[in-house]
Amino acid sequence: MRMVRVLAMASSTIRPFSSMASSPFAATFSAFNSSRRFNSFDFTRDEMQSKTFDYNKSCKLIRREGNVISTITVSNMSQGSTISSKESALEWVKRDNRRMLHVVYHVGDIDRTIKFYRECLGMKLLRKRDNTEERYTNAFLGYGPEDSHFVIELTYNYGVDKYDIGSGFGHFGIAVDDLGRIVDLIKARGGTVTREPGPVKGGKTNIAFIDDPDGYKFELIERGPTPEPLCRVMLRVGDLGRSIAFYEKAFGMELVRKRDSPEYKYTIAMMGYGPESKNCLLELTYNYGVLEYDKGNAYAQIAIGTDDVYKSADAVKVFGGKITREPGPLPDIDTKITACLDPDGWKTVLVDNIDFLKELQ
Ligand SMILES: C[C@@H](O)C(=O)SC[C@H](NC(=O)CC[C@H](N)C(=O)O)C(=O)NCC(=O)O
Ligand SMILES: [Zn+2]
Repeated sequence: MRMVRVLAMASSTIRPFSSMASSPFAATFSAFNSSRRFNSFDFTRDEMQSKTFDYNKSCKLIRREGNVISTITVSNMSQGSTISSKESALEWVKRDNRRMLHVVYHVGDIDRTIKFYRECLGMKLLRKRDNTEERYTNAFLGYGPEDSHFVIELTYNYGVDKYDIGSGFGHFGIAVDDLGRIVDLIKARGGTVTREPGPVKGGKTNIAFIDDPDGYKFELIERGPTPEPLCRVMLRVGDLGRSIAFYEKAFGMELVRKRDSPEYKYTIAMMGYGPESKNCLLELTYNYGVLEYDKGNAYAQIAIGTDDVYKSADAVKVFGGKITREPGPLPDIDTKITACLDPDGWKTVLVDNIDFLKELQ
């Protein structure tokens, strides 16, 4: 009987291997979490294959013969995944075909919101779907087709006419060519302008803020023409360095720019998959000394496209994200997704790119 010595993290568990080396090996799981305690277990090869393990760490099999030590890396063999270390996770997220697809949030009266977004913000209603069985309605609105534009996905739950936006959600951003004209239009149509047009405090860009019918804030940003007018989702975070590292490593996002405003005691980081001129960016805001926020129940998540939800979920795990919905197909429509939380608890859903396009047909 071949004995395999396993040095595993006391706090970690290990995912089944599909094949084990055939001679005595010690498997070490170099965990990246703080509790670096090692236990050593002796498993038979069959035991190793039968164990239910789930590890997020790189895994090396060490072969010892006398003073000679050789190692092989055994990758995580869960379905569709080959992510077994930070290195392979980084390589994957940078190579993956990623795009921000839509932002999802709850509204109390979906037709009221659709009317406001169409008449005051110039959006198009792209599709609407009613799920009478589960008692909710979705509506997708934006400035172009979903296969090439970041859009809004509204969710109305039957009978729920009010949600708590909380203090963590900041605003959506819309690039406009004539700020004064759109603000006058919004006023004329009964919209609420909460911050009159003018240069942003501490900067030069002309902005204004409005509230939509549910109280979601929209920052109107005066800019030249862009293929992606829906250009920002601003969320507040308690540790900007932690968030930047997470979105760069677990999501493969780029830090497009960072701006500190000591006068107004905040710092923002713009993260995304490409230049600000052509992409919607995640705007992370850190207010000096504020470590956490109330996330309410109104804002839901951002959806991001990926070529492999299994590898993407493992990459999130490797970098400390919490998977809240294991990767796999949704019932009925078969679209493969996975869902996770960032260090502040903000949710992201990763959606299979091919399945997403099928949904649009
Ligand atoms: C970069 C652009 O998209 C901005 O949103 S900057 C606008 C600026 N942001 C903040 O002040 C963030 C800190 C604030 N305490 C918060 O948590 O929202 C802003 O809102 N400026 C107001 C103004 O009147 O300029
Ligand atoms: Zn903003």
